[in-house]
Amino acid sequence: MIIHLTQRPLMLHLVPEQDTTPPPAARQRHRAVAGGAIDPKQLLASLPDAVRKLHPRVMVRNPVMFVVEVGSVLTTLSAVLDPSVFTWLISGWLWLTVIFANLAEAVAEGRGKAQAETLRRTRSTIVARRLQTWRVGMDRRDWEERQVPAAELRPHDVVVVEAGGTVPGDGEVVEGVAAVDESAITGESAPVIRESGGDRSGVTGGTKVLSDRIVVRITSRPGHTFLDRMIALVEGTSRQKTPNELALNILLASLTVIFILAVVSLQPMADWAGAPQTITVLVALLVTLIPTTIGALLSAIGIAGMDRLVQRNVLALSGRAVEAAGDVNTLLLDKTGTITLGNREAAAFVPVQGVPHDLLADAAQLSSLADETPEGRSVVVLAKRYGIRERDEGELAHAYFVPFSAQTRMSGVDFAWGDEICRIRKGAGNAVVQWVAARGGSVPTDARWIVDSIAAGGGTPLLVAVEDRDGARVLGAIHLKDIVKPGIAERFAALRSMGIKTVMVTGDNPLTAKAIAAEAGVDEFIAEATPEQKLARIREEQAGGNLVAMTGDGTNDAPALAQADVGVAMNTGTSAAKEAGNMVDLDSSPTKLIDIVEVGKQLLITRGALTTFSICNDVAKYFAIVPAMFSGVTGYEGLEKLNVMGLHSSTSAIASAIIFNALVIVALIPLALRGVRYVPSTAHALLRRNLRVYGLGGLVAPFAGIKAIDLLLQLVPGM
Ligand SMILES: Nc1ncnc2c1ncn2[C@@H]1O[C@H](COP(=O)(O)OP(=O)(O)OP(=O)(O)O)[C@@H](O)[C@H]1O
Ligand SMILES: [K+]
Ligand SMILES: [Mg+2]
Repeated sequence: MIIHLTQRPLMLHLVPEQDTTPPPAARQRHRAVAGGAIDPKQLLASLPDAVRKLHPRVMVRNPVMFVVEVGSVLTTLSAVLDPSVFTWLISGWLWLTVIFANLAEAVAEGRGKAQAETLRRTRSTIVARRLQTWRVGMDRRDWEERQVPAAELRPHDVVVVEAGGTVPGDGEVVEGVAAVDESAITGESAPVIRESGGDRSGVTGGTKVLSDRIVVRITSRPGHTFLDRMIALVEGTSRQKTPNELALNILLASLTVIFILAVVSLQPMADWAGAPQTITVLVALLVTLIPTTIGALLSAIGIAGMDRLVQRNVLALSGRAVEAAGDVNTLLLDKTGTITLGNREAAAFVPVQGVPHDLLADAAQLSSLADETPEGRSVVVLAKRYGIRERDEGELAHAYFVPFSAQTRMSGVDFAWGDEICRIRKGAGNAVVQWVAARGGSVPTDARWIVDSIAAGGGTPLLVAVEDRDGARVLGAIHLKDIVKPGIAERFAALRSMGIKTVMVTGDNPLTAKAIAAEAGVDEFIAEATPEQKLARIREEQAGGNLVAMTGDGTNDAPALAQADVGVAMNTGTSAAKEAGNMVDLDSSPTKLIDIVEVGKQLLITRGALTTFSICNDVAKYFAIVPAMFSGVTGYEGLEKLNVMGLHSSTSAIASAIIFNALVIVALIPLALRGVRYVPSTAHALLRRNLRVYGLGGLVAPFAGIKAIDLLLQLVPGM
């Protein structure tokens, strides 16, 4: 057992902690990329990618646009065999239709590329100082240091990082405490504290250590670091279709098949009527009928949704979670580190009657010597102020340390001298009371009063007890202080107005929980919750038909984060929490769910609105193409009535419909990327509004658009 009494340097306490509002630097970054408008340069830059995506292997993933591509090939062939202005015009615009669809996706992906490039540069330059061998001397243990490229680090490797150095990989701080600049990852310029033990032990590769020295045990495999995942995410390479997206794709593919059958069976009819149609016209008819608008924009909408989350400093590792976020109705949060700053420190020793201060301080310190949690270290620091001296290793040779666990809620030490044994424990009030009672000891009446008064003020009381030849007894309490993150109550109120219930689940005692719950303004709280109970509460909510989000930072939150529909891990948290959740909030803001829900809703609404628009605007094109196909055919004069737009000629009518069909995709790229604005309202009102705007708009727009294009095409000779 190494006893390493790291004293927290005082300057660290002056470093500002994360606030719930993003700092100016991060906000600026958001603004820089968040603007919905795309500039033409972006379109141009994405053009090569759009052309590359024409490869059938890529296209086949999008059935609707794949059909258009096959149509483009067919019409090009017939244009070669039977050249005319009309056939070349149609085949040219069909290719453009496919390219525009690819362009939408390429532009959506391109937005993350620059960010990915910066992240790559960070990653490639890191050299790790790996601790290789563990030489065990007489009474000394030592590591040998070797420099290796960060990309070679494996899980369980141990590295050292000193002030000025870059953390070479994701891992846990196993020794020391440091101020870390995480701006490369979070865009946040204020440094944060990373320390061994508690819930702030996780460090991320690519961040910079500003002060002191930490020893880090690597937890990520090469190529699977947080930075790697972030790069894949902003580039969209790891993106998988969500269940909703798949369902919509199947619907679009089915519609496409139906229209292919309809168009194919049209030919014998037309033959019989004495008006056989060319391949070019049949393909043109098919392309206008199938839902090309949504087929072209669907993937871009999904990528843009993930991108909007990145802009709000949330890394969503699953698109399904983003969609689920749109419908969340319960949010569970843990207390320490999520609702509070998580900087729980010993503020005072409060002995029971008859016990001197320094006896309590000494016992508290002894029980904390090997307690690597921030709470434990802060007890050691406080004890020094009571004049308690440090123990050296020789004095502690017979000590057996009992580490803290969320199950026992206690930590401590056992000493043995010959046949005499002395045990010291500190921990949650009822855990220690039970421990004393089990040893036949008594709990003085003022112990309960001390514990309750600390808790009622929102502090966390830890009782300290000993067992020696005089029996087991409580000595007093340690007052741990933590602070509720600023501005949190208003944001919980905002969640309430969105119809989301907030529940705080904490391992802390009911009185402390009640005080913090009242201050933070959560709707409900559960105290003395074990990891299993956190998990059970989520299952219960889910069984009741609720979609549950969980926000947490600790290893004890990991099971709950994994079970929740939306599991948001704080970036300040442990790597276990970050692995378990499906989103990581780089700002570590407990109310980030507000943004996540907005983005989720916006994603669903945008997809719905553009699907409506797509299907409605195909109907109108029908009025342009069908009369054109049968114009001048005896027996079908009635169809001429459908030519309500009074289009110039049948060729120009068909070409206008195809050109309009292609242009509508380009016109809607900005909307697909920006997303339809989300105004909080009922699902019913939203649906009505969307049908009005996008349904009616979809019906009317083609009439005006096709007519305008037709007027221009009249001027082209040969049309
Ligand atoms: N180092 C420690 N030694 C002894 N007891 C501790 C120590 N740290 C915490 N405790 C006690 O154990 C209880 C449970 O701690 P745990 O970390 O499981 O939950 P928590 O962090 O308080 O709550 P949350 O789940 O909201 O983060 C604490 O409320 C405290 O009373
Ligand atoms: K179409
Ligand atoms: Mg916790």
